[in-house]
This record gives sequence, structure tokens and C-alpha cells, in this order.
Amino acid sequence: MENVFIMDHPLIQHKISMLRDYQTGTNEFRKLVEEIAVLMGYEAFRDLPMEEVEVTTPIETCKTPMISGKKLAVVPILRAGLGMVNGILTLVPSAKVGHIGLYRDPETHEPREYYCKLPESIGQRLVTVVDPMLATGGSAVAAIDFIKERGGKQIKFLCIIGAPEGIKRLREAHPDVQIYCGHVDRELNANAYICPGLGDAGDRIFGTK
Ligand SMILES: O=P(O)(O)OC[C@H]1O[C@H](OP(=O)(O)OP(=O)(O)O)[C@H](O)[C@@H]1O
Ligand SMILES: O=c1cc[nH]c(=O)[nH]1
Ligand SMILES: [Mg+2]
Repeated sequence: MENVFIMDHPLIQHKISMLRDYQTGTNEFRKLVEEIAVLMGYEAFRDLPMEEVEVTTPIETCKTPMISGKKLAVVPILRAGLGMVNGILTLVPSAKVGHIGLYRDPETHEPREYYCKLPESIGQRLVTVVDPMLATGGSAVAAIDFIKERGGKQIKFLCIIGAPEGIKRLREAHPDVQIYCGHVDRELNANAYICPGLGDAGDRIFGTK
């Protein structure tokens, strides 16, 4: 599928399996989410623009590639997306961080906005939206709607687990957005939770249940 990249690296798959285990506690869960974000970011930033710069080694002067001056932003969808931010910043420490607060209405499963603060000049940045879970796709679509309304143009979306329904909905709403997904699970249940999934990512990262 165009613009959809499924991460099949053994390290990512292994760590996702550890996340799924209900016996994995909050501290370990949080560490794993951050580590997976590093590994996924490594893949997702494969196409960052490069430029040749002149560097003098102890031996001689040479032209050598460095990431060009592209401005970056990472935007977590609160709360669970926060767990992936430090992983991305490990790779691109100068990225600015925006926040979009959404929670799913327990009845309709549709997203409700409660916060949005994005870095300035969002239109000139490569925006990486992070959220461990892509279930119905409602939250991801709404977050990317906000970013585009405020001028965002080049957007990547990183999720650790995606449901087929969510990937389809996000693809249809925003076909220009590159989707990076750690694993595609089977389906959603009647409560719009991903099966087999890992439960409620926000609650497991922050220990709220
Ligand atoms: O694709 P969707 O059907 O929209 O579901 C995915 C959303 O649900 C979860 O957030 P939740 O509403 O549980 O908020 P939280 O992160 O504060 O727990 C998850 O982190 C996503 O943001
Ligand atoms: O399975 C799911 C679905 C939505 N949000 C989660 O945290 N988990
Ligand atoms: Mg939650």
C-alpha cells in the first residue's frame, strides 16, 4: 500500500511482543515504548534530505553528507503519544515539540479535542506525529486535520500497533501522509480496542489503571 510502511525488524517485533504481555509493568512498558520509537524513527527518517558539507579530518579535507537544514517537529497525541517523544528526540534533538490533546469518547469512540499547541512555522517543518495506537483512526485523522489547518504540509505518522480499520481510514483521509506502523493487528473489538493489541496504551504508560 502506498505510503504505508510496516516495520518488520526483529528488534521492533520482539519489543512489541513484550509490550503486549499484561504482566509487563509501567516502568518497563514506558522504556519499551521509548526504545521502539527510536527504532521506528531510525527507519522513518531514512529519507531525510542530505547535503554535502566540507569537513577537515585529521588527514585531509573532504566533502561528506550531513542532514540538511530541514526543520523538524514531533507532535505526540496526548496522552499515550508522549511515551514516544524522547525516543524521537534521541535521534533528532533539535526538533521542536507540539502537543495535541485528544481522548476517545467512551460511547462513540470519536476523538474529543482538549489541547493543541504547535511550534511556529509548522508549514516549513517535517512534522512527525506519534501515537502508539491507531485503532479506528479517528484520533490520527483529527490530529492531522489540526496540523494541516495550521499550515502543516509534510507529515509522517508513527504508531506502534495499527488496526486495519485505522490504517484504511487514515490512508483515505490523508493519502499524502506517510504511515509507519510497528505491527498490523487483526481487528477492533466492540469497544474499538485493538485485538490482540496491548490494552490502553495511555493507562499502561502512566500507570493510571
Ligand atoms: O484510532 P482511535 O480509535 O482514535 O484510537 C486511538 C487513540 O486512543 C488512545 O488514546 P485515548 O483516547 O485512550 O487517550 P489517552 O492517550 O489519554 O489514554 C490512543 O493513544 C490513540 O490516541
Ligand atoms: O486498543 C486500543 C485502542 C485505542 N487506544 C488504546 O490505547 N488501545
Ligand atoms: Mg487511553
